[in-house]
Amino acid sequence: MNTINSEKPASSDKAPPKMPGALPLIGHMLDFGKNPFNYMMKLRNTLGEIGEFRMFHQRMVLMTGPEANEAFFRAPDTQLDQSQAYKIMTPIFGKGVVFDAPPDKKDQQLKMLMPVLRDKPMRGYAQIIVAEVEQMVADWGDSGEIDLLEFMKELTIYTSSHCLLGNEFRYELNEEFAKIYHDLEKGVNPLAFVFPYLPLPVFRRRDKARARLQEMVTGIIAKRAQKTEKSEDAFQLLIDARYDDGSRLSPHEITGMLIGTIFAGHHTTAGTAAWTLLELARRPEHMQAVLSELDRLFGADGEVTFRSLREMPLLENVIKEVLRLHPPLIFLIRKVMQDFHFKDYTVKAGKYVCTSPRVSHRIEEIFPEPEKFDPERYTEARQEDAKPFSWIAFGGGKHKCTGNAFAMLQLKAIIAVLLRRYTFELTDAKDHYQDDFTQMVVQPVSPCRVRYRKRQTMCDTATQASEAGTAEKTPTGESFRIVIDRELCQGHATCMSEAPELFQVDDDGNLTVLQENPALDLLNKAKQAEKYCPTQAIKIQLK
Ligand code: HEM
Repeated sequence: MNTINSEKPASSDKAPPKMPGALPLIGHMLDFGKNPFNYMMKLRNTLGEIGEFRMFHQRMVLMTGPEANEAFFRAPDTQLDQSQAYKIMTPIFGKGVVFDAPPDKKDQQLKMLMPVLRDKPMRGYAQIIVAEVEQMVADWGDSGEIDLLEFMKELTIYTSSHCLLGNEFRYELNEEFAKIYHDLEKGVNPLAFVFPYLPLPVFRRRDKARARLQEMVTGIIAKRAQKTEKSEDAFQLLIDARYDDGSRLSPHEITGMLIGTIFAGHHTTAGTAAWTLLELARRPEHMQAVLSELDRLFGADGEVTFRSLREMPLLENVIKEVLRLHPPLIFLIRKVMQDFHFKDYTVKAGKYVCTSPRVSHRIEEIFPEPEKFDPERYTEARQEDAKPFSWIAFGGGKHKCTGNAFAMLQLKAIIAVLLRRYTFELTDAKDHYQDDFTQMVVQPVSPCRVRYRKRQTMCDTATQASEAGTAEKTPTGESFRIVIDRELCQGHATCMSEAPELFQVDDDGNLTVLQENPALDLLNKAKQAEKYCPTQAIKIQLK
């Protein structure tokens, strides 16, 4: 018998086991509210893969582990309804848009987002993201301190608004959009579950912002209709999209789908990007491995391109491991519309079921030593995530994150551009950097400060070497010197290297060799730099 077929009546009709310790009226609210992750972990350790708890009068059933996750994600919408969990977003996304639309319309709208967040447009997005990161760090100088989370939040709103909303919003309407977005974000308030349109200033500002955004979207649709040249952003793809009956999306729907997509991807991506740098900064050996991968790739190509972003297995595994340990969505909820069966248990209609990526990612039998940061888990040899529905940071089944490829592209581009230019160190003790479970989207606790320092370029290294006046020997015994034409050199990143690891020049100009075969490495790096230097500022002189 298939024990995880949610539609098949189970052999027994047992209710899921209940968590002890419910208080009158509020149930387990206090424990859960204190730290939802700890509470869910406790539930799994006490009751196993399925167990019930209570939030006020509402009965919730937590399901964790691959089999329970599979039953959760594979259940049809008519049985486990996702929309109820997102009701709080209706005033922002709009009535009749995505989670507020009838099931068939919702499916069609979500389907329209697929080509927007995958396939062809990704090449263009890669260029935009790289340019946005470069612009953000353009005035960073040689070293400094930043709040990493704040930086990532600002950066990812630029990248996603640029890729999804397009040039008009990014360049002409940027300031107004920032204000609108701020008012919409403030409108995401738990009160909206119960009284979404209460006449509170925060809800009034939210509704005004939504109306103004739709006005702007309508204006741009009209302007674009006059142009012969077509834009290539998500906005345009939605303008051109059609329902099955051939009708178009209305400006109200386009506005809701665009802002919904930006909301879905903003804090999730910003938090993950911040955690990726924090985890690497905590672990020099992993940082070094990622830097080597980046240097190997960009030594051959120079630019962070769509193609090079697809060739980063190590960085990709690091990000997967970050998402295993710090999934920004720690629980996903559905309302039970028809009785739902899992193994011997039946969850009655009217209850809620939820699953937890964060708890599921810490199951010892699937991910040995679950608290250990170990990107090797995902290599060919180990494939610890191979069991379906074991690694679920992006959800699973029909409602799996539509933006996962876009998110990965964005994360890799951000980390690659930053690490090619800068190294990062934590300013506080390692255990200061924790997850903040008070937020709906879990991110590192604020403030989240790091110190950055510019990485030396080949040009810097070579300048030091030539200033030190020291000639090195090639493997065949000739002396060589690297010469930089300072007028030509513009400090491009194409010749980036971890040169300080190779040799150091002290205050008196003495060169100390730090590696076993330094001349060969230096010569190879210098040759690369000579080849790829866009202004031909680097020359190797053989003597
Ligand atoms: C690290 C970044 C991200 C994570 C961890 C993440 C995670 C998730 C998860 C767990 C779900 C499933 C929710 C559920 O089952 O109730 C989801 C859905 C979704 N995500 Fe993401 N997401 C990320 C980034 C993005 C981005 C960048 C976008 C778009 C630009 C996006 C768009 C969506 C959409 C449209 C859905 C709804 C899919 C559906 O219901 O059919 N996400 N995401």
